[in-house]
Amino acid sequence: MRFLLRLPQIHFRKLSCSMSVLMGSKQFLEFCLLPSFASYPSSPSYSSSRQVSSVSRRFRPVLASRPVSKNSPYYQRTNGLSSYNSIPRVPTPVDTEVEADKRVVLSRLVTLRRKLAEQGVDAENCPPGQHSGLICPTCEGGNSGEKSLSLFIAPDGSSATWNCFRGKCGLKGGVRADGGLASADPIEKVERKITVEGIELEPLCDEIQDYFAARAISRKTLERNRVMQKRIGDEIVIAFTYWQRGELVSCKYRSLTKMFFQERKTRRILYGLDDIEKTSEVIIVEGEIDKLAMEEAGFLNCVSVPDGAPAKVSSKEIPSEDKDTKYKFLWNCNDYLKKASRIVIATDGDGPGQAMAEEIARRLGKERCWRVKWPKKSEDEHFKDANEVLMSKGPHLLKEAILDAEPYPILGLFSFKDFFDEIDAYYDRTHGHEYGVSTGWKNLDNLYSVVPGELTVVTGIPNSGKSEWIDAMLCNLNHSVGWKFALCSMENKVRDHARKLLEKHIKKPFFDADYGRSVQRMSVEEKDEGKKWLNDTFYPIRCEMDSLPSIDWVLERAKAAVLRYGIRGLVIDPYNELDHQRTPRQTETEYVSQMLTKIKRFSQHHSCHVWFVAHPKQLQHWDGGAPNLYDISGSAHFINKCDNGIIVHRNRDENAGPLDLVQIGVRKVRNKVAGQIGDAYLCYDRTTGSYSDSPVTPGMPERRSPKRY
Ligand SMILES: Nc1ncnc2c1ncn2[C@@H]1O[C@H](COP(=O)(O)OP(=O)(O)OP(=O)(O)O)[C@@H](O)[C@H]1O
Repeated sequence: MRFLLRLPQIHFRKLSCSMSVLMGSKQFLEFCLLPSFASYPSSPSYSSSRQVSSVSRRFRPVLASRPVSKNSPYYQRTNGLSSYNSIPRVPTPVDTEVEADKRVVLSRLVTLRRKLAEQGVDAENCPPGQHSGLICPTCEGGNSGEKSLSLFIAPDGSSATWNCFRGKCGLKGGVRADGGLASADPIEKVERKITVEGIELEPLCDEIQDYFAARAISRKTLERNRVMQKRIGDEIVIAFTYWQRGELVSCKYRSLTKMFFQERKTRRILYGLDDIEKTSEVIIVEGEIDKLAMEEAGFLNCVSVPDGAPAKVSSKEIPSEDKDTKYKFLWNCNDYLKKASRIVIATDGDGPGQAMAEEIARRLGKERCWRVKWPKKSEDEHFKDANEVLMSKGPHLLKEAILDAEPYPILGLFSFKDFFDEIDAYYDRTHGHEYGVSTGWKNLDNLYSVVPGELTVVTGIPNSGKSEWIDAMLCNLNHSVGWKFALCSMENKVRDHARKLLEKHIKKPFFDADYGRSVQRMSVEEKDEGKKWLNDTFYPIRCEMDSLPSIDWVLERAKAAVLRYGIRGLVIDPYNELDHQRTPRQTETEYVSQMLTKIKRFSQHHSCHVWFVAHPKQLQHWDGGAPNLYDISGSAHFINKCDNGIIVHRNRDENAGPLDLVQIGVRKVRNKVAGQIGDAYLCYDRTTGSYSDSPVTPGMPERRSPKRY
């Protein structure tokens, strides 16, 4: 394919005043093409991105990209033949005021260029009053080494601003000769009116039509979209014409070598805008050729963004319309877009394309946006854009990809489809412990089993054996499924707690004391083996300071225990040993609610079961029966927020049954897979602190209280 046609250079000179050059892949570089004749050698050929600049360098600036101020001392000299560097040094009869102005400007320029050099910008050959293309000091023009930095020096030499138009770089800045900072705003404020004739567009030649045919774009599509060509010097480039209600608004040029130019000072709008005027469904793509590709797949209601994609999503809030310069094209087309109820974003599949999708969606409203996932190209690669799919797979697959667009994700809003993998794994029970883990007592199996990520609140009157029962259950869980636990048991001394756990593990008393009755105390070897088990299984969380720990403090340590030791359970025993300072406006109910929310978030996030021990408030006229969950001191939120609510109660009345009988009252079970409401009875062995299934299920007296569940 040859786009190179020899044409008189004079054509190109004429163009230079009205066009921006957009260099690199879909990145826009807007600056006057021809900085200075005197300072650049001519280049004989043109085949790469650098060469557009070198072609342009053969010409001198007929006009600056922005008009030179009439106040400028150079105003009278910009006669189409001279540049700043070629200002004649021959004294002319000028008045002394002008001479003085000139000296001021020259002195400012010296200062300005020195300051620019300090920023790494070599502006020695950049005249004031116009944009110059330079190598960016930060990105050095990327792999192609393009001159992506647009530098503008004010006509009076007072300031300079610069922008790198490579999306991946985006360097921008400004400096003033007097020391302040100038702001870099690359956007031209005045819009030019253009016509096909005025910008000298021509119908497409066969070569370019062949080029499009190779990209699966038909002649019919090219014609309907009024794709044209333009001769620039000895080259022909593709001209994508931007129309709005039948009026030519802008024109973007593309060379075969993927160089982009754009008519300067024209309004930024979406390419193909008139095609979406009457549609409620709109497809947005990332390039003009992708828009043409969509048409081949049968979609006319498609527009392309005019500029390249950003490197990443901006972390800033969306600027107001007048400041949102990069996405001005969206605001300019808002009358069209606001009518759309469904917007399918079909930008490139790469990082910048996805960033562009996000920037568009956050401006247009994610609730009406869908996004396209391009089909797979190979095992681990997807197609990049619409034209690639069209070329490789044809219009049907492209159409399918668009029809398969998925709702644009909205933070916090899901569809069940997002969880299908998880639901399948739950069904297949591949996560493990879907039914919960048995506590180790058959009598309890139907009522309560331990599900990872749940919160169990345990209550019972003082000395009922809450801590003992939980410890015994932890030992069982460790023996059956190897779980490890963090223990935040503030009431226990570490050594006492160790003793109780060792007794349960070794099933022998720690001491030769009365409670051990005739059972022999554990040996030194057994104790030492037990110590190892203890160390591998439990991780105490203790606040060494005088003050009580807050729930945040405890959960932070528990999180560390999850990450460091892989614990699967956390015991907080009891609630009243935590620091419960509340803000003056917070009620205890609000405080408890927030605290339990934090605990639940921790348990769910880390798939860790939490047992939280809370005491009942002082019971008036207590008849010896078990309390209920609403008796918990502090707040009804304990029963409202927990997944499971358990009351541990023991018999202290010889007449009512054996004294070692313990009632485990399951009062709340949210997850029916894990259990149900009911009572189980265990026997307590005071010697070893262990529990076993009770062979009997006595009718123990229950405290009379309103049944609430
Ligand atoms: N069923 C029982 N029979 C006899 N003694 C028991 C029984 N259950 C627990 N104990 C004893 O009661 C004492 C207190 O047990 P534990 O610390 O587990 O109770 P608790 O309900 O957690 O108490 P608190 O509310 O004061 O924290 C221990 O000495 C324990 O051995």
